[in-house]
Amino acid sequence: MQVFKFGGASVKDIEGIKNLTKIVQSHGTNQILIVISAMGKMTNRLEDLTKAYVKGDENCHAIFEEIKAFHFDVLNALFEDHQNPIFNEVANTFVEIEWLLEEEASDPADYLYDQIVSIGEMVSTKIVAAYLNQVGVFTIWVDARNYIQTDNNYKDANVNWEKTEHEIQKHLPSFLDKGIVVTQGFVGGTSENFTSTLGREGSDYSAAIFSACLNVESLTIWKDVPGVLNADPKWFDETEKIDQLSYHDAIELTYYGATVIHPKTIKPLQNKGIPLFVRSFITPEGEGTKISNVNIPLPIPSFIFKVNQVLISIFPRDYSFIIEKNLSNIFSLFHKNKVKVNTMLNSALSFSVSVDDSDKIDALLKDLSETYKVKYNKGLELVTIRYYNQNTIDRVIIDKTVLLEVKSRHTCQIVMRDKVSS
Ligand SMILES: Nc1ncnc2c1ncn2[C@@H]1O[C@H](COP(=O)(O)OP(=O)(O)O)[C@@H](O)[C@H]1O
Ligand SMILES: N[C@@H](CC(=O)OP(=O)(O)O)C(=O)O
Repeated sequence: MQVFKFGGASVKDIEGIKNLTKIVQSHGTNQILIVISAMGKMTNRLEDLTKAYVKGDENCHAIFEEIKAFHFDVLNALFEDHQNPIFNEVANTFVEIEWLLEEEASDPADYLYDQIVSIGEMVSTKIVAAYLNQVGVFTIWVDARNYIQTDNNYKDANVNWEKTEHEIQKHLPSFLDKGIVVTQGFVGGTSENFTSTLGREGSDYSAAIFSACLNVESLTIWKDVPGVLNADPKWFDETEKIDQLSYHDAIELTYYGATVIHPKTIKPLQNKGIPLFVRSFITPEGEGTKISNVNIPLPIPSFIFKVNQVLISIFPRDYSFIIEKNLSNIFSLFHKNKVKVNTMLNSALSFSVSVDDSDKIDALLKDLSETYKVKYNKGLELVTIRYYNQNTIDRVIIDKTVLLEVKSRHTCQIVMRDKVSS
C-alpha cells in the first residue's frame, strides 16, 4: 500500500490533471491512496473571497463567480459529455458556499475561513477522481473530513490521532481493496461535523497522517522540483539534488523554513519508519530524494532563505539581566501573539529575535513595550546554512550588512540586509 500526494502546482490546469493520470497509471492501480490539494493558487483566491465576505466587500460575488468559472472551464475541457454527474456534483459543492455567502458574516472569521477555503480541495478531488474514472482508472472519492478528526482550532486545527487512526483503519483498507482512493489534503472535520483546516500548505501533513494510520510502505510527494535540493531554486542558482536524507536533517531543514515539505510531515512518518520520496511530476522517471531512517549527514551545505524578517531587540528597562524570569515572560508574549521565533540570541542586557513580518507584529511590539525597551528593524533577510563552512558564509554575505549571526555545530543563521552603497 502506498500514498501519493499531488500539490497545487501539479494540478494547476488540465495538462496537470492529465499528467497526474499518466503517473498513476504507470504505477498500476493497486492499493494507492491519493491526496490532492486545491488547483494551482486557488487557496489564495479563496482566501481573498473569505476576506471580502467577512468585510462585507461588494467584490465578494465577483470573486466567487470567477472561482466557479475557473473550475467549470476545467470541467468543460476534461469532459465532453456534459451529462456526466461530475457537473452536478461540482455545482452542488459551490451551492453550499453560495448559501453561506448569502447570509451576513456573523460567525467567527477563522471558522468561516475553513468552511470557505476548504472548497478548493473538495472540488479539485472530485474533478480528478471523475477524470480518472473516465479514462478507466476506478477510483473511490473519500471525504477527508470524515477521517482526519480535529479540534475546533480553526485555520490551524490539531489532529485527534486516536479518533483519526480509528476511522481510517476501520474503513479505508476495504476501499483500497476495490480501487484507488482519492481524498483531500489540508482539510479535517471537527466533532460537531464542521470543516477545519490544518494550516496553509498542510496537504503534505495530511498525506503523512493517512500514511502513518495505514502503515503504508511509502509516501511519495510529487513536486515541481527533482527532489529536495540544497537550496530553493527560486533563490539560488546551481542547486544540487540530495539523493538521501535522514528524518533528522529533513526535520531540521523544514523547521528552518525549507518550504518543499510542510514541517509537520516528517514526524508521523519517522514514528512509523515510513520512507518519504520527494519526486518530480515533470520528470517522473527520476528517482528523487528518499527521506528515511538513514544515519548519514547532508552531503553538501544546504541553504534556507527567508525574506521579510523583523529583528526585534528587547532590553529590560531597569538594567536587570536577561535571565529566566524575563525570558519566560518574553516567550509568553510571543506565544500569546502566535509569533514564531526563527532565530534568537541573548546577551546580559538584551534579547534579540528574528521573526516573519505579519499583521501580528504590531500587537506583539505593543505587549513587549509595556515592560521592556524595544527596538526593531524591518525588511531583513534570514539565511540558515546547515553543515556550513566559512566559504558558504562568505558566499551569502557578499554585499550584505550582517545584523546577527548565531552558530551551533551544524547550523549557522545570519540576519542581514543589503549594504547601503555610499
Ligand atoms: N530545499 C528545497 N528543495 C527543493 N525545492 C524547494 C526547497 N526549498 C524550497 N523549495 C520550493 O518548494 C517548491 C515546491 O513546493 P510547493 O510549491 O509547496 O509544492 P506544492 O504546493 O505543489 O506541494 C519548489 O518549487 C521550490 O521553489
Ligand atoms: N491548498 C492548501 C493546502 C496545500 O498544502 O496546498 P499545496 O499542496 O499546493 O502546498 C494551500 O495552498 O495552503
